[in-house]
Amino acid sequence: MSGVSVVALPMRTRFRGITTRELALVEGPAGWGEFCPFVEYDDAEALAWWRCAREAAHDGWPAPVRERVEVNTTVPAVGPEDAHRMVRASGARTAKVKVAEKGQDAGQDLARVEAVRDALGPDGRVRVDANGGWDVDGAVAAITALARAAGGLEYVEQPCASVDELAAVRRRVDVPVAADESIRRAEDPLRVARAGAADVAVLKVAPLGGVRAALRVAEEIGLPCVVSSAVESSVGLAAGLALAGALPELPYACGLGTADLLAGDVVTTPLHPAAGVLDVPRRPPEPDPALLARYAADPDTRDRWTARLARVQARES
Ligand SMILES: O=C(O)CCC(=O)c1ccccc1C(=O)O
Ligand SMILES: [Mg+2]
Repeated sequence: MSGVSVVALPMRTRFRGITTRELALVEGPAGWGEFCPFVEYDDAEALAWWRCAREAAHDGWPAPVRERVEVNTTVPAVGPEDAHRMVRASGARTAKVKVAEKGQDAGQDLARVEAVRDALGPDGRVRVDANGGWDVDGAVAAITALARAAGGLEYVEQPCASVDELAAVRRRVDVPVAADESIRRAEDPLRVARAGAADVAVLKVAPLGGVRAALRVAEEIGLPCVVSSAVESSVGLAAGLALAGALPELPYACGLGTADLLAGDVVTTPLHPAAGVLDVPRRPPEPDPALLARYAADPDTRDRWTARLARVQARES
């Protein structure tokens, strides 16, 4: 593995509490890989993210079964006017709306979801993601109100934190339940399926350890899958697209349109969806040296990431 480039990419709006996305890029014989565990994750949790980067850089990806993937636009916990504008600008026919954001109230969620429905029109699909922010009773009440405000919801992603709570919510609402954190942060990603806790599995390629590892989870979990990003640069998003391209079935739009959330990227042609569609790449795109220089992390950040990467790599051998 030759050089490591650490960048700090500016974001257009705050998302998951961050306005800058830090990540490391590594080059290997098969191309470039992205190592981008969230800053608060420990080394044990970061290991799968390294395996994903190493697969891209060293092994390459399995052949895809489709050439294009439909994607959703992702609406952060912004006000209704911004939400409306973002959905219109995206050209997507499916929108995922963040709800249950800390410090916000139910009225803000309802107004955001109503604005998104207005922007999409009656044929669009609206899904919401609570990131585990509700308890069971709160989820049932919120989902019922949001489904009414949205004129129907495609699914609700991770309404509560635990698998048992997801199962309880799923028994009490008509809206399908999707599991995200209960798969990508779980000791046992298959428990959601055994517990009858989800209708849909959200798969993120980096926390699951790469395209091949995520394909195995998809096969074993036996649920329809949605591939979603971790707000990677276009190098990391390409790995998610490789997974979406290789899944035997892909019945939903994928959450891989998140290059639109970045105000800067590392490649000259970032993976911005056109009319809600992205092409499946055969290999990762090449970062542009001028962009790596423009978004290079400050020395402290760079040293933190190179040390973290070295520690995580050392866990493998
Ligand atoms: O799925 C999408 O539409 C975009 C990706 C996304 O929402 C996300 C991105 C980074 C971290 C967590 C999440 C999430 O799905 O909760
Ligand atoms: Mg989610």
